[in-house]
Amino acid sequence: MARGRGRPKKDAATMTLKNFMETQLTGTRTTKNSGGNPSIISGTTGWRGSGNATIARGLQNMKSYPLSSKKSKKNLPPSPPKLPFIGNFHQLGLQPHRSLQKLTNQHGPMMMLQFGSIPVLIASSAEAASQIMKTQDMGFANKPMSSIPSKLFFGPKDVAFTPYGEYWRNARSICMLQLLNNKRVQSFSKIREEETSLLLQRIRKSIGNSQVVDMTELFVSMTNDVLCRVALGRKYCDGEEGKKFKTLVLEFVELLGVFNIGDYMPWLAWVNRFNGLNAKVDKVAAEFSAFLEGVIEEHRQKKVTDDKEEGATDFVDILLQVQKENKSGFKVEMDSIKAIIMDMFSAGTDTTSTLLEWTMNELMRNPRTLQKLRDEVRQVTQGKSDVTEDDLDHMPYLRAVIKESLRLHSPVPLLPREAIKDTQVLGYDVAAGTQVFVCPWAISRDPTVWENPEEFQPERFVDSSVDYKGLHFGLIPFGAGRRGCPGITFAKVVNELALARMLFHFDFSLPNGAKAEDLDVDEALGITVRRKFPLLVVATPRI
Ligand code: HEM
Repeated sequence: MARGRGRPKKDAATMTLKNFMETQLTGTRTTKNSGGNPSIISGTTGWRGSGNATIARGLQNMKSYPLSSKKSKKNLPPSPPKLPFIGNFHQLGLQPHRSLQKLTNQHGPMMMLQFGSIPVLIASSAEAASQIMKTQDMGFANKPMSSIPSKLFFGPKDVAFTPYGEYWRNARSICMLQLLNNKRVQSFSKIREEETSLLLQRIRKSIGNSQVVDMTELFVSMTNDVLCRVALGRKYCDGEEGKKFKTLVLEFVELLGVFNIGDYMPWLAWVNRFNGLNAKVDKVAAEFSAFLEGVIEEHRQKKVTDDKEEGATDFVDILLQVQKENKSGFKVEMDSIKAIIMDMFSAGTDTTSTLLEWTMNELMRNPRTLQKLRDEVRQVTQGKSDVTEDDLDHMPYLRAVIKESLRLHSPVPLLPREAIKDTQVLGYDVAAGTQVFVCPWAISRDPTVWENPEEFQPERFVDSSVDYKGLHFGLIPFGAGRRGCPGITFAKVVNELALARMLFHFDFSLPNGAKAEDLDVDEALGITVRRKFPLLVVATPRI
């Protein structure tokens, strides 16, 4: 897939200072190197960057990496120059996924950055991702501990943030086999139908009020309500209770997106005592915990009858049942139930609403795609009064549009991992304990993998077997391997149904006659990369 990027020459780490200076001053080896690290300089890989202008950077970097075999035989990935104490933090900016993509263009798909006192390996090619998440999946199944999630998830005792080990294996297995298996996801079809109907009603209501519909808000409400009903058994959206719950979820998700400086610069951890971050984390963790204890108690009180339909069972019911049966010998504590439920909210809501938001965004920017998709939806459902989940199987273009949206706007831009043992990736040495970020956002815009990567072209997926389930490493919006997303089936059907039903019932355009190219695409980063501003559209009912 990748055209010759990333393979260092074997002798790179042993290049002498003299070679290095000669190379830089005469440009005899290559004029396209980034000047970052000797291993780049020795390559003929065509990475972008200027020659002589980078001498200073190269010299600075030489302090970090051994140039002589006498010192070390380690073959480390290239690294951009760094500053004392903060390392490469200053290069991340407000949009780290974009900054890392730029750095990748200069230094190659495997880079070693320094975040404060922690070295972090950045992997931004399909080949590197495949090595980390497939060939060496087990060796990279760990995740680095971060202090905020640890507090919010009681240890952590969830699935997403928990380090690799026996506890994670047990919790993940409950998640896969009990909560998110195909049959269970199917059993929630009535909830999906009702909540997408409510989305349509809300669109109609907004039209009545002002003509302009805030799709961002409606997608967030819908995904929250679906997750509430599936996980907690009912919605928490009305009155005081609803307001309190909404604020709590918002604060919780916001905290998960906070970059905690203390994790990377321990000498600055004290700052969080004074800026109120520690206190806020404690408060939100305690409030969410109390809220969920109330929900669990409500479920315990509720009499569970034997003939209850499976469709009526929510995640709390299922987890209480697993706790009671204790079949696998894995003792499910109260904290585990709370943490796994919280995981479903943090992992399932923002990601799903973000995908819907970007898909709608791209449809508004690409009127011909919108028209083609609308035609498919209406053709497949010809003579019917609505779309059903069975109809979705006959909508290949809808699937292509969603894939393309996930390619261009991978909601989760960086996937953390930690090397469990000393190893090598693409020929570079990686020490045990090294933190790793695999970058699905950059990978799915890699021009060596994708033609016209910045353009929205769902046609590239028509008649193509490339999918997002973790087998094609050029497209990994749900991650891959042992730590890959267990909620793919759940997310797929909610997204497809919501979009198909919207296009069945409404025609969409931009407010005030705005042109497609006028639509802003600014991004904001939390736990997902979402639109910075709400997406406003005009909806016209079809009938
Ligand atoms: C469009 C929607 C979604 C996207 C784009 C998405 C994406 C992701 C990604 C990128 C990861 C990390 C994978 C890795 O590191 O390899 C992940 C993990 C996870 N996701 Fe999703 N997700 C979505 C929906 C959901 C839903 C609906 C649920 C559950 C209801 C869910 C539950 C989880 C869990 C529990 C994990 C942690 C897995 C582990 O660490 O073992 N996700 N998701």
